[in-house]
Amino acid sequence: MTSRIGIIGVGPVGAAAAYALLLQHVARELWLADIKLDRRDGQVRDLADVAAVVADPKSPGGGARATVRAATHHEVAAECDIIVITAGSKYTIGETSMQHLYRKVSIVRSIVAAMQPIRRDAVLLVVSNPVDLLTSLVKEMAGLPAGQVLGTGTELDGVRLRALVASEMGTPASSINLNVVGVHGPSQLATWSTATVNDQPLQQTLLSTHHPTLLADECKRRSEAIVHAKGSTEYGIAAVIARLCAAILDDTQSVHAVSHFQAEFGCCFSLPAVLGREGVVRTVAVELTEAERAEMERSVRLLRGRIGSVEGDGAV
Ligand SMILES: NC(=O)c1ccc[n+]([C@@H]2O[C@H](COP(=O)([O-])OP(=O)(O)OC[C@H]3O[C@@H](n4cnc5c(N)ncnc54)[C@H](O)[C@@H]3O)[C@@H](O)[C@H]2O)c1
Repeated sequence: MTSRIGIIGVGPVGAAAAYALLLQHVARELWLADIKLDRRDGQVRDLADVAAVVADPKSPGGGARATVRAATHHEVAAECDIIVITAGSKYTIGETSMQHLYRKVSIVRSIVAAMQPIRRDAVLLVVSNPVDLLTSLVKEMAGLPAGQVLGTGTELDGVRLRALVASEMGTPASSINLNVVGVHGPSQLATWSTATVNDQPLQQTLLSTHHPTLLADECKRRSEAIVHAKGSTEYGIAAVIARLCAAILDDTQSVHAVSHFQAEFGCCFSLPAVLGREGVVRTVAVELTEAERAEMERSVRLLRGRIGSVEGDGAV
């Protein structure tokens, strides 16, 4: 089986994703691209050492072989099974949030343009933020079937929230059925109304003793707190990238909360989806109360408005 993963943008997130993919033996080949060629080549050399250690028979896993090489955007697009987009830019002094958004949009648009033509069966995984807006734009530009373009969305938020609830309740996270859906960020929605622990409604247990809003807020604020403390947040999202890539390459048909195209809304946001070799196989219906649905739809309308404004302003 081929397993060639390309990563476009090897800053902290792209490099940590490569590291996780190597340690978990997800890909046999990693192709790295970045607009900064020195950084790309430095990351290739550093990660080639990781591949060498992993390939050593004394390492856990018994010496799985993988290679790491530098590539152009075009080579990644033409040859890789999965293309992970982690390119981004930090705020510069004096830049408004709108200017910064336009810069991020321009970066992603230039990447998709530089990649053409993209291998017809490639799956594109967008990580760069704002992930739903950028996944929507990539989906429009890539010229691939909608299911082959997805974003990391709220997968990490769901894992994080289940871990927080599990720790409050002193129960394993695996016993908790609770999703985070919608637009990744401040308006993402935790599906409290249908959440269960050990198949019992969570409402009757956790909710009587702990306020769910506090846990959901803690979940939303966690990334900001990590960035505040150390400047970037790469390990959690890297672990998520590795598991989504494994689900796709191994055709696991497992369910993940990824950002993907919703025809009814004309954009991408997170709902649970079955993942397989062709990307998103299908969306899994999620039960929401009327109030939850209204809240999610409100944030999706805002997302649509933002997509319309970056398209309309010629910023991209
Ligand atoms: N979705 C999530 O949950 C999540 C979590 C963490 C980070 N992120 C996002 O991941 C992205 C990357 O984070 P980071 O900390 O590594 O960012 P960073 O800005 O430190 O690094 C980005 C890298 O992209 C490269 N780049 C810029 N323009 C490029 C282009 N046109 N082609 C190729 N490479 C290009 C830069 O040279 C740099 O190496 C950000 O958008 C961040 O917000 C998302």
